[in-house]
Amino acid sequence: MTPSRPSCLAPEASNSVEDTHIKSIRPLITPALLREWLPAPAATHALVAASRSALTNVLEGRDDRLIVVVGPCSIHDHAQAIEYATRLKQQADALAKDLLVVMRVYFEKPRTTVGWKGFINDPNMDGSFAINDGLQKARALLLEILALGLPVGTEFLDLLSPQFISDLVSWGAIGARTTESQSHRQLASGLSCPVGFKNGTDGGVKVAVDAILAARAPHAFIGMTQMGQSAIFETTGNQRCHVILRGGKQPNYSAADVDAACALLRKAGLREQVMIDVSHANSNKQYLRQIDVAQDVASQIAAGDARITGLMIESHLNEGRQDIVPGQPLAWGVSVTDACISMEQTIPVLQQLADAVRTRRQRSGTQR
Ligand SMILES: O=C[C@H](O)[C@H](O)COP(=O)(O)O
Ligand SMILES: C=C(OP(=O)(O)O)C(=O)O
Repeated sequence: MTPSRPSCLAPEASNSVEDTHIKSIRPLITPALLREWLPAPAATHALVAASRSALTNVLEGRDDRLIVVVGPCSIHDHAQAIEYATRLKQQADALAKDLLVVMRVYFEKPRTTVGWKGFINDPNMDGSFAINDGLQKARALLLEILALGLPVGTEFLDLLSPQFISDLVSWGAIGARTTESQSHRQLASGLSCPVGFKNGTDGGVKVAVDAILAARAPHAFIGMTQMGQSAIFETTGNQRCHVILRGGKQPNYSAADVDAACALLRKAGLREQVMIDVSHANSNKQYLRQIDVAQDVASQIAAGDARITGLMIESHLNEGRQDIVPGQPLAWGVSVTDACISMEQTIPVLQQLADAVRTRRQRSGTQR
């Protein structure tokens, strides 16, 4: 389906002052072409629409479940992602009265300095940057996960890639390194799904609150159409944005941290609610700490805190992480970016969160 990679085209400049750092320019497929190759069935779009509404109901207080965005730090293999999704779907169904489970399907990795930038940028993980293949593989995977009945969440990092896949995404994240970026806030203002903004890498929550205010407003910016033409996009603003606490210089998942974040939201005139990422700086990048952090958050929920509307977990088939070593095979189901807890370790965490939601519901005297 995907044409083999053409040889590199030369840089375009006919003068000596441009393209001085451009090695090559290669053709990119258009979003419309990819969608013609891999169209979304009506039932798939119906699932995306229904899950976005369900997420909105939680974010707006009409549904007392907990949103749980759970899955690998990054996707690097189709079959492993499908095995994970199949197993997660069983848990999502079993706990659906209490948890709204969204699979974390992250294709684009923001790096602190350099490193593998994800399945879209370099699907072969060998520096060949077969981005056309990466886009096709990403879309194909999303279609297959949705066909299992599981909604999907992803980080939007590249500003043009959403055109290729955003019809298949129920929830989006803007990462800690881009929450302060005007371009990403503008992008979020035009996205059709709810969007979570991470706090900054230094732990600053105000940038995420500012991001919500920016994304709620209308914007005009330069983008790319389905047919691959540059165009001016005017947005109406996205009212379904929220903060994600991911820690910074120190963790920020405690009840006092939730109070502090909510005070900032209140001051900004925004709904007091947070999603807590139990990984990243909240786990001090010790993947097993995620289990303890989730337990602490579950206690806050069980104690009645209705401001905690979501939780994020980095989880893969198997625990830990591995380096990408050229020429060496990778272990099955182990993260190639941040270390993850295993599916076996994830299941009790999900059950504990569901218990906490039931306790919170009993405390508030409502029934589901
Ligand atoms: O979630 C993944 C990582 O924390 C993020 O992409 C940064 O990774 P790095 O510090 O290894 O580059
Ligand atoms: C990169 C991620 O997180 P953060 O932006 O919080 O570092 C992530 O969730 O994959």
